[in-house]
Amino acid sequence: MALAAGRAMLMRSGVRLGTQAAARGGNGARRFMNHRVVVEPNTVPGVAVIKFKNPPVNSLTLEFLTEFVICLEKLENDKTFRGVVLTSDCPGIFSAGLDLREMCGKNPAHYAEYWRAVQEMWLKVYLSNLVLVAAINGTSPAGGCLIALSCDYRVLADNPRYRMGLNETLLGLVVPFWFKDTLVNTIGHRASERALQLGLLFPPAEALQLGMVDQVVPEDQVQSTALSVMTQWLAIPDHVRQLTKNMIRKATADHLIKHQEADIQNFINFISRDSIQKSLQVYLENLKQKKH
Ligand SMILES: CCCCCCCCC/C=C/C(=O)SCCNC(=O)CCNC(=O)[C@H](O)C(C)(C)COP(=O)(O)OP(=O)(O)OC[C@H]1O[C@@H](n2cnc3c(N)ncnc32)[C@H](O)[C@@H]1OP(=O)(O)O
Repeated sequence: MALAAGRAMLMRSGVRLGTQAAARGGNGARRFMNHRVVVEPNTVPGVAVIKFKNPPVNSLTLEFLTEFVICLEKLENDKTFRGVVLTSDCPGIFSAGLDLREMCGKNPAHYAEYWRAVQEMWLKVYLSNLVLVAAINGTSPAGGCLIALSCDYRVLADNPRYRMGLNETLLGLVVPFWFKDTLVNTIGHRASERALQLGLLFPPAEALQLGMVDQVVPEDQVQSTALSVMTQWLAIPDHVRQLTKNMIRKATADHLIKHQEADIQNFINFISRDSIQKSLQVYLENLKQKKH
């Protein structure tokens, strides 16, 4: 029941997002057509590969989130697709997470719009009827990690430079409860307590040991492994697998759906604080300075 309500809400949001993209005018529409999210129908029947292409670091801008959600919705509504592999087109980076510039120096209306888009993206991925396999071919902090954790299966490239985890506390941010729930559901309570408080980013071997990912494979085999894993998942009839997935994930998703508006208000109040704005600016500045 609640899932149906959630789905209806997501469908409405899809329409809303679509309207927004169009409402940005000629430029906005062209940007949408530029494909920050590239879809490749694959050689495996019924499977599409979505490649994040929002250089330089696949940060989750409002435009990116909008395009990603619309793209997933289209694939879900197209009955020829049963599974999707999520991967990156940016070398060495799966996704740098939420775009810090969307949360810095903007007004409350923008923060509300942005946070709703983040929520809707998560609900779309987390409750997807499709089989979603993350082919994690790069670093994936915070929001990038959340996307991977929300898939049904994770394959990570065996490159010690790639880190994965929810590092919000390192930015002076509190991890949202639904990010936390997603991690706890994956690696358990005790491991999450430590990982979240310390904002730990794990190299592949540790991510595997914790159960944050299901497989670590040589970098050039990430996508092929994801596709062969997909074959195993697609051997199960969709309806029983979907009902089973729903049974397992419903309570976690409902928790956000029931508190969605309060969560947006909390986000606005938190992110608007001077102290938080200051620490985000310092963090962004440090990212720039490390180049020199
Ligand atoms: C109560 C409720 C409470 C709710 C409270 C609020 C909850 C918020 C939850 C937050 C969730 C998040 O995802 S917060 C985001 C967390 N993400 C991170 O910490 C990742 C930060 N980035 C990095 O560590 C690195 O950039 C990394 C991804 C490894 C790539 O390193 P590289 O050396 O290859 O590239 P860089 O030179 O660093 O970056 C290239 C350019 O991209 C920019 N850039 C990098 N990451 C960026 C990002 N996330 N957003 C915007 N811009 C970013 C850099 O500033 C550079 O800009 P120029 O100098 O202009 O070229």
